[in-house]
Amino acid sequence: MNAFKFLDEIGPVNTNTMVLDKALGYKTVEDMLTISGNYFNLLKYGWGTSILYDEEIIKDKNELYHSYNIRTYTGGTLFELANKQNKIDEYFNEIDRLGFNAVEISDGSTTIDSDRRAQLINKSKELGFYTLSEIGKKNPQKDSEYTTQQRIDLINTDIEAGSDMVIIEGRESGKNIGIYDDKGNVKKDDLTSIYENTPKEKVLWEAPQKNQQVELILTLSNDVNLGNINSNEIVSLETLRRGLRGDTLGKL
Ligand SMILES: O=C(O)[C@H](CS(=O)(=O)O)OP(=O)(O)O
Repeated sequence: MNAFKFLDEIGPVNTNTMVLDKALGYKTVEDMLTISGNYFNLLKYGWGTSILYDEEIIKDKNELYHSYNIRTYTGGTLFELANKQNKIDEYFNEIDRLGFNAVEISDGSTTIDSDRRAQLINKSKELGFYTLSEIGKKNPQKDSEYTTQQRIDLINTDIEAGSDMVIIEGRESGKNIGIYDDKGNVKKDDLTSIYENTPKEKVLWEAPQKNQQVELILTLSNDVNLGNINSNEIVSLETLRRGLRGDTLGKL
């Protein structure tokens, strides 16, 4: 039983929280899950990091994450690399063999036309993977060329194509990209336009910085889907969601 349960007025929040695994060892994951495994449900092995690990470590970590009902997938960058090299079938076989149960379809660093994107979402679904897709470009200049309306249209198109969850790119930095200005502040008008014109349960906002998590929780709600959470800050985020930290206490 949790300590101080009598003070937890809000309790567990039914939501999606995606954590970034940049290079966590098996024992670190084991330890991390003991303390925070109940507070997230999606885990991304960042960008191409998976290529640098022994496959047995990946299989073991995937099993461990799944034992806490946490879905695992590789960064969109690795998927884009496979697509660029025309090795999508090999990519799907490999992630299946290694025990990943989710996929991220993105075109943040490369170009994928809309038909191909829809086909890839379909294929991922047909193969039985929980399918996330991501909107946005990693290069801030290119990303800024999207209008808010275009982002809204892209989100809704992906959902129509079968995407289970659409991620709004925020990168690991959370600056000068998507809904964030160059200081990492939330561009509120963009945020609310996207929120009001897309299904909230299917949109996940990458929000690596605490100020962004607070702003999204206070502006949208404490069950807003959030991602690119640092593995050291999972419990901290959960306290924000439950009003157990000054930033949100009494404001939810
Ligand atoms: O993991 C990735 O491939 C990247 C990480 S970042 O944008 O370089 O921080 O994120 P993704 O959202 O999967 O494209």
